[in-house]
Amino acid sequence: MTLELWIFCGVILGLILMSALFSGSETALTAVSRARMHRLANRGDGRASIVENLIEKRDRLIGVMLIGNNLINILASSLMTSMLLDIFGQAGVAYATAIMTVLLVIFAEVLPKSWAISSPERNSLSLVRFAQLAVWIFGPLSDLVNWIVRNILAIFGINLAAGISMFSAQEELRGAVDLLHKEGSVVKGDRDQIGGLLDLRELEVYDVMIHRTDMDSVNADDPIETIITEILASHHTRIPVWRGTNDNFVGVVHAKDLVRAIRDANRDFSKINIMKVATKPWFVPDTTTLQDQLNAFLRRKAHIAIVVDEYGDVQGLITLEDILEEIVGDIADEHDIDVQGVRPQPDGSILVDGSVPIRDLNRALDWNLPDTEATTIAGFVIHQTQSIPKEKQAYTFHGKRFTIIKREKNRITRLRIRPIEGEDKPKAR
Ligand SMILES: Nc1ncnc2c1ncn2[C@@H]1O[C@H](COP(=O)(O)OP(=O)(O)OP(=O)(O)O)[C@@H](O)[C@H]1O
Ligand SMILES: [Mg+2]
Repeated sequence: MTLELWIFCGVILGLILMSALFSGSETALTAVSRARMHRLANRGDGRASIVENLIEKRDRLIGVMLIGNNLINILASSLMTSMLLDIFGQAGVAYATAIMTVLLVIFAEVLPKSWAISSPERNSLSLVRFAQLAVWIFGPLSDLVNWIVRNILAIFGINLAAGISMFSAQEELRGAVDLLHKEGSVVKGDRDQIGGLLDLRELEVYDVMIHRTDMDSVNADDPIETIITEILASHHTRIPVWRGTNDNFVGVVHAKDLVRAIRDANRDFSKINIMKVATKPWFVPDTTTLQDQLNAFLRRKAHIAIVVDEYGDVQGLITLEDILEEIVGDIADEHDIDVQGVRPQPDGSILVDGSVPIRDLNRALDWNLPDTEATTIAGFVIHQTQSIPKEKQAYTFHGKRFTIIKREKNRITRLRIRPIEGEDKPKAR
């Protein structure tokens, strides 16, 4: 063999090695766990933070790896072909194709990819400098390629922007939890709790608050005996106080503070000034996320807040327990009334009060009725039918048969829901 041939072979080997680096990086970086990289980066690992940056723009990264890989593979094959053409004449094309296919598949594809996937974390950390350099060189080209592809698809009416949008980390986590549940390593209760935790960022105070019409409150200007009787009659510990109009809240009375005041008053109730017993109300916007509201409760060491809309009008109240219930499910205490309103029947159907929140129903029965358009099950039926159905009317949607049992004026107060055979399998939340 001449020196020239040796050089050719050396270059081709070098190119195959480079191609292997591209394939390996692509696999390692697409398989790596974002969460783990994030944790490492937070602990100060510089390479992990580069990995995090790279996989943030996943489309670009994959484009770069494909371009690099193809460029090198084609270059190596062309070199091999030209070398074998010199030696064997026209037959060299066939030899080159056969040899390069075998070499590339084994050494530039399967081997590096299998190696990369064996430990994506460790391998992406060791390949990250290479990947970073590749992105630096081919990044703009990859953007151009993506742009061309998107426009060609657009001509055929296919819109990539919507479909290809990457899963957010949150959806990924939710998917993982559902998957583990399916595999049996996470029980339903745990899945609900993890799902509930994730929901805290998406749900707003308005979604779980107690509506103003269901609030127990007292009028500051009523005689103190009336106030005491009302507070005793309430199942709740903290009672908002209003003055003038019943949406003008001026305080919140804690039953225990009231007991103390009664003792101090020494039987002379007229000495009690309810406004002195009450604490200042805390108003929060109805659009606060549950996550933020939970943090605010903990920071303020508060248990109850009055919910107002953007105009400052009172919408309802929310307590710490309402948020915790999103995670752990119903919390009942001694004085809570059983507001279930969901009664499974022996025939498999379920009687439901119209006021039951869709979320509670979904949680209790592991259903998956959409809760974006309406809050209560009555609201859901009205939204679906675009009318206020009469008693005995029945509808089928979302795999369930809804029969109206009772309607009072314009409200559906009770309905029967029957899962339709074959469609009532619990769905992932
Ligand atoms: N004054 C009130 N009027 C109507 N609903 C209330 C009132 N106070 C609390 N709730 C609701 O009662 C449920 C239980 O909340 P929470 O446990 O915080 O109150 P509580 O049982 O009265 O107080 P605690 O458990 O501290 O004695 C929650 O859904 C909450 O929104
Ligand atoms: Mg309670």
